[in-house]
Order: sequence, then structure tokens, then C-alpha cells
Amino acid sequence: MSVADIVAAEGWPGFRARETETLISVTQPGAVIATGGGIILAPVNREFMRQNGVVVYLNAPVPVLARRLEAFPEADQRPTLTGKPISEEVADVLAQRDALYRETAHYIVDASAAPERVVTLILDALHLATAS
Ligand SMILES: Nc1ncnc2c1ncn2[C@@H]1O[C@H](COP(=O)(O)OP(=O)(O)O)[C@@H](O)[C@H]1O
Ligand SMILES: O=C(O)C1=C[C@@H](OP(=O)(O)O)[C@@H](O)[C@H](O)C1
Repeated sequence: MSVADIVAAEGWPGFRARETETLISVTQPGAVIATGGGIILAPVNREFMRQNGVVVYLNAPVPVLARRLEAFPEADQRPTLTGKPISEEVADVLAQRDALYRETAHYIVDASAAPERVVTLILDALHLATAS
């Protein structure tokens, strides 16, 4: 079942409730959880992630994010949040969420780099987290 199917059947509140349940059920020591971008909207999710994990915010500028999403929209997994064109949607949504990403993250990584570089930056952050 895709995200679009869940939203069509249950609305965004239904999806968000399942998202919280899933976050809690998949969390275990050593697991890497690539959450959806909306995970930080619920205070309970933010609190849970900070308490139980090392949270990394993959930060990139709006034009970079918009270009990547336009190349592979995957509309079934990322149904529109606002009904606006992608670059406008990304700008609006990021403006609303950036402070929440920052307050939830233990580390902020520059995700505008190539994937291999982003992986190195994440590993550096995780090594820092286990060293301290
Ligand atoms: N560092 C990167 N460099 C180039 N393209 C990337 C990078 N990170 C992600 N992408 C591309 O951006 C799109 C969205 O990335 P994805 O990891 O699926 O993000 P999310 O899980 O937040 O939806 C995908 O098409 C992916 O290949
Ligand atoms: O930002 C959001 O609100 C969402 C992002 C999606 O995940 P990705 O960030 O993996 O695309 C997915 O959870 C859902 O479509 C909602």
C-alpha cells in the first residue's frame, strides 16, 4: 500500500498516526531509520527520536531538493502536501519545518553533496556520538 493509498483512505491524520506507530515499532539498537520528512511534525515523534536515537538532519537548499524531487517525483510515495508545484511546495514546507528539524537533530549534515560524501559526514557524526 502506498502513502497515497493511505492518505486517500484515512487522510493525513491516519497516515501520521501510522507513522508514529511505525517509528516506535521499528526502533531498536543499531537500526538506521530513514524517516519521512514529516516525522518531526508531531511533538511525540520529536521527543521519542531525541530520547531513543541519534538524529541527523540531512539539510539541503530548496533548489537542490526541488531538482531532486522533480527528477524522481514518486507521487505514490510522496503525494502532494499543499497542491502547489514542487519547488513552491518544498519552499513552503521547509520554511515551516526547518526550526523543527534543527531542534530535533543531534547533528546537521550538508546533504547537498554527493551521496558518498553525505555518507562520510553521517558516519563522522555517528562516531562522534559514540565517542562522547
Ligand atoms: N546526495 C544526493 N545527491 C543526489 N541526489 C540525491 C541525493 N540524496 C538524495 N537524492 C535523490 O533525491 C531524491 C529523494 O531522495 P530520498 O533519499 O528518496 O529522500 P526522502 O527519503 O527524504 O524522500 C531521490 O531521487 C534521490 O536519488
Ligand atoms: O514530508 C512529508 O510530510 C512526507 C514525506 C514522505 O517521505 P520522504 O521524506 O521519504 O519523501 C512521506 O513520509 C509522506 O509522503 C509525507
